[in-house]
Amino acid sequence: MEKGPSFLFSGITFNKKRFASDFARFKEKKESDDLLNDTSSLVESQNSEIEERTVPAKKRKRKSMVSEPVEGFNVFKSSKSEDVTEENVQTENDVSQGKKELYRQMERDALFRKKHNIHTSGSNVPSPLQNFTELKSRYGCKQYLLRNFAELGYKEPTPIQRQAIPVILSGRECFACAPTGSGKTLAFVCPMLMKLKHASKDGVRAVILCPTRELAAQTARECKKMAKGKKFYIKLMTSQLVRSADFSKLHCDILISTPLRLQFAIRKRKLDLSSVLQSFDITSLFSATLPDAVEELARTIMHDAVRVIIGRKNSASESIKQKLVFVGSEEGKLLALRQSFAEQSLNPPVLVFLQNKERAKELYKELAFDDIRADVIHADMSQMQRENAIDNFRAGKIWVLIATDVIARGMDFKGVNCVINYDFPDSASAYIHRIGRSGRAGRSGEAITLYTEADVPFLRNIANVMAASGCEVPAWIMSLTKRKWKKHRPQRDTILTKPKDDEEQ
Ligand SMILES: Nc1ncnc2c1ncn2[C@@H]1O[C@H](COP(=O)(O)OP(=O)(O)OP(=O)(O)O)[C@@H](O)[C@H]1O
Repeated sequence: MEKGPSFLFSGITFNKKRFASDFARFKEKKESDDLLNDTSSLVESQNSEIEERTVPAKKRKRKSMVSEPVEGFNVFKSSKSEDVTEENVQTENDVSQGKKELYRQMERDALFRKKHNIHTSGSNVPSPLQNFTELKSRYGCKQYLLRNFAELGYKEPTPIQRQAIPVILSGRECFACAPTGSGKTLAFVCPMLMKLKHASKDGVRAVILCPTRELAAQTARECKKMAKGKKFYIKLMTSQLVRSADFSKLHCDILISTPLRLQFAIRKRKLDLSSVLQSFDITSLFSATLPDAVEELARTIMHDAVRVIIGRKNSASESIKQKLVFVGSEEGKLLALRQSFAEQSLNPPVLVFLQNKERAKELYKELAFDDIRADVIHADMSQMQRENAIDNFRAGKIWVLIATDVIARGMDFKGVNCVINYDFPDSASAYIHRIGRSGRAGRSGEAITLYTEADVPFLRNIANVMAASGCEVPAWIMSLTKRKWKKHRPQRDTILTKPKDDEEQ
């Protein structure tokens, strides 16, 4: 669908305070239309927009010519009294009928959005989806896609899918923030597949950028599952592809990459993305966190975007039970962890996050001889080793996966029962992404954050996230002052149970 003319109106609001007297005069001249009055708060700022959507341009022009004079002034000088013909009356009736129906639809949409905690901003936002079948009735979605959703067990769209899919399908840029594990991948892959329609050999047609290689690989897999039955060329930008592909001959409907690999391919291997703009001229941005700086940056490239926020912006998933545990010192962390495993109070699969790869290796070394099926994943491992660790964790062969932030974003491990922040996260966003590896797709989960004296100055920032998602936080933590948070990665003692002297002997 083409972009509507709505961008002309975006950002325009009527300053009621400044023009109070004019506004009052309009108020006095109350319209008789009851429906309009009932929904005034909802529609006040959208009158011109509604008219655009309901009234054809020609009729709109004619209607303006017969508009009522305002307080003795005739707004259109040329609009002398027009003949009231039968055709005009009929047009008026059609218009007001169309307008009423649109008001009703907008009311229904507003109630539906409220029910699903969907918040939107931007002009002319399309109605959210009631169900997946509406993809067919409203947008002509092909049966294969609906069949694949059913096979994957997706019965109802999630809130982000309900709103973001119609936004992208109506040709609008989408700027979306929805909790971890709430189905954002489908929300951008589904409209992409629908817009591409079928496979083509016209170069690269659509690009998905993911922050890590693991997430790119996962997204490619999800795309293929959704596209099953259609021969789309879906390609993951692997190191091998970057090195060896002849990009001038690359057939690729959807290319999935990390930003660095894509940049390398464009600069050094002459990958040409001009065909993306021809076939898929829509930019979307999806994340569980949207820091203000990112939003500002996005505004420089997105000009008529619809902003879709599910729940509260930058908040953790409400299905995760979050706890803060004071462990005194670094040594206390290891003791607390071992004790929890011994008491079986931790229910695998468990993900344990540390602040860097050195510490991840240290913890793995410590736990390797305990009777816990543990493995580690960090950036020093080969791609193959990293993939094996993830596959083994997914398959249940590994119960405890020790990790750095390399897998904190977007990775979808089904059924992770608990996330342990062994090292305090270095930002509120990192916290939200890390703990979001559990409590996904409606399941419940648990997150335990260990902290020492060194972390206390940043406790309040995490506590705010916890409180916002309905978790209990001790009053003394809430009374701490909130710190401006630069990356918090303090120098920590080595992870070691044996006294240092023993090691040196
Ligand atoms: N409509 C649906 N019904 C049921 N499950 C769904 C639906 N859509 C997606 N899922 C499942 O929900 C899980 C989470 O989806 P996804 O990984 O897209 O979440 P996300 O919002 O991108 O999370 P993150 O912010 O962590 O990246 C996946 O296992 C996916 O299969």
